[in-house]
Amino acid sequence: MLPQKAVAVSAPGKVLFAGGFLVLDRRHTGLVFGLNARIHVHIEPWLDVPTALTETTILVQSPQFLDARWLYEVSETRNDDHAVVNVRQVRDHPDYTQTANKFVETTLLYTLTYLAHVSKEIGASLKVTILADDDYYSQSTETSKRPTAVQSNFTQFGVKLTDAHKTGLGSSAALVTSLVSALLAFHATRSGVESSLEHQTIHNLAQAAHCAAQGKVGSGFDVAAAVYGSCLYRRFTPTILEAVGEPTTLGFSERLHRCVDDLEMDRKWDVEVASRAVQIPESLLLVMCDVDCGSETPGMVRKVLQWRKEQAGQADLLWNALQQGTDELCQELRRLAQHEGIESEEFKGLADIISTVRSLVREMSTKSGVPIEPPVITELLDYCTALPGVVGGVAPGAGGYDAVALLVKNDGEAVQALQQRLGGWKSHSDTGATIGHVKLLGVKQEKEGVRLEDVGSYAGWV
Ligand SMILES: Nc1ncnc2c1ncn2[C@@H]1O[C@H](COP(=O)(O)OP(=O)(O)OP(=O)(O)O)[C@@H](O)[C@H]1O
Ligand SMILES: C[C@@](O)(CCOP(=O)(O)O)CC(=O)O
Repeated sequence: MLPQKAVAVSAPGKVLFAGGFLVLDRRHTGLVFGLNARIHVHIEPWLDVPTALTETTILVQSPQFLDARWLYEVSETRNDDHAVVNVRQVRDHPDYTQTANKFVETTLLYTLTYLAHVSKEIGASLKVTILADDDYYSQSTETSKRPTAVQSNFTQFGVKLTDAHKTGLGSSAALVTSLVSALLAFHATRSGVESSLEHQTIHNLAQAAHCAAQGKVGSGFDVAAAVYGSCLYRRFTPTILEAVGEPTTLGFSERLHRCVDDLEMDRKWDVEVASRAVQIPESLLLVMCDVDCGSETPGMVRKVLQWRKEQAGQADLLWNALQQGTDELCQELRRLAQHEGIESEEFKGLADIISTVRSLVREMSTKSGVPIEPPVITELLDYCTALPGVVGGVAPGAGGYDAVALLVKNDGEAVQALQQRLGGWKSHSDTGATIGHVKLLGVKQEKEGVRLEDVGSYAGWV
C-alpha cells in the first residue's frame, strides 16, 4: 500500500435559469447553468494530530471563516460482511467548533461508508480544507485577501459561517460534490492509481449524501450541475435514494454501495443530464445580481406543490406552457450559438421567450400565492431589461428575493452600463417588500463540472 498523497478538487455553483418547481417532477426538465464560483476541497494526511486524540480523526477546516474547525472521530466495525462506520463530532474541545456542519458530517459518513464497503479500509487521520470563491456569500467590508506566498484567490470573510449571507449559488451541493470527489480521489492514491474522477459514482454518492443532509429528496439539479456543469436536467426517481434507508439501520453500507454503483435492477438510476443541450453563445453573458435578501425555499416548495395538487387542471396547463418555454429557450440559445459569426446577432426571439416565461411564472405566483417573481423583483427585472444591451432576465430557482439572473450582450459595454445603473437603483412602487443593495456578482457561466486542481495552489491556506 502506497502512502497517500494530497489531492484537491473543485466543483461549480449553479443557477436554475428555467424550470424552477417543475424540475421536481420527472415529467419536466430544468435548464441549469454551472457558475465559475467554485468550492474547493484539499485533503492531505493529518501528520501532526494532537497526541491526546487516539482515534482515527478527521479535521475539517474552513479557514475563510471564524471558528470553523470541525473535528470528527471515525471508527469502523464489521457486521458479517457489512461495514458500519461511525463519524462522531468532538464537541467538548475548546480548539474546535461546537456547532454541527450537517453537510460535512453526512458527506464524511456516506463516503467513508461507501469506501469501507468497497475497499474494506478507510485509512488514517486526514486534514480537509474547504475554500470557497467569493461570490457564494454577500461580503461585508471586513473581508480581506490573505497574503500568501502564491497569488491567493480566496478571501478571509471575517465572520462565522453561520453569519455569512448566502447568495444562493448552491454552496452545499458544490461542497458535498467536492468533498465526495476529493475523498474518493485521495483514497485511490493509496493503490497507486493516478487520481481521476468517476463522474457517475461521484454524482450518485453526492446526491445520496446531499439529500440525507438536507433531510429530504429534492430534485438534485444543484448536485448535477456541481458534477457535470451546465445542463438540461431531468431528475431521478426519488425511490432510488429512499431505498438506501438510514445509516443507523442494518445493511446500510450494502444498500448504499448497490445504489451508488447502480446495481439495483428494479431501481436503476434514470437521471438525465444533457450537457450538450445547453449553450450560451459567445455573444451573450450570463450575469447574476445579488439582491441581498434571500428566501426560504422549503416553505415555497411546499406551497407550490400543495397548489398543484389542489388545482391539478390549471397547474398542468401552466406547467406544460412553462416546459415549452424552457425547451424554446434551449433551442434559441443553441441556434444563436450555432449561427455565431455567420449571421448578425438578433436577440429579439430570445427576449420574447424570456418575457413569456416570466409572465407564466407570475401567473404561477398569483395562482399559488407564492412570491416566485414578487412585484419588487418584477420591477427590478423590468428595469434591467429596458437597459441597452440587456436581453432579459429571470428570478432563478425557486425565485423569491434571492439573486436575479440576466442575459446581457457580451460587447464590453453592456455589463459596465448595467453595473452603473444598478448602483443607485431603488424600488419606486409600494410593492410591500424592500430589497437591499443590488450588486452585480462576478460569476460567469461555467461549462465544466467537478475537476481535479493543482494541490500547490492552496499554499498559505491548508
Ligand atoms: N465554506 C464552507 N465551509 C463549510 N461548510 C460550508 C461552506 N459553505 C457552505 N457550507 C455548508 O453548506 C450549508 C449551506 O447550505 P444551503 O443548502 O443552506 O445553502 P446553499 O446551498 O448555498 O444555497 P441554495 O440551496 O439556496 O443555493 C452550510 O450550513 C454548511 O453546512
Ligand atoms: C424549487 C426548486 O425546483 C429549485 C430551487 O432552486 P434554488 O435553491 O432557489 O436555486 C427545488 C428543487 O429543484 O429542488
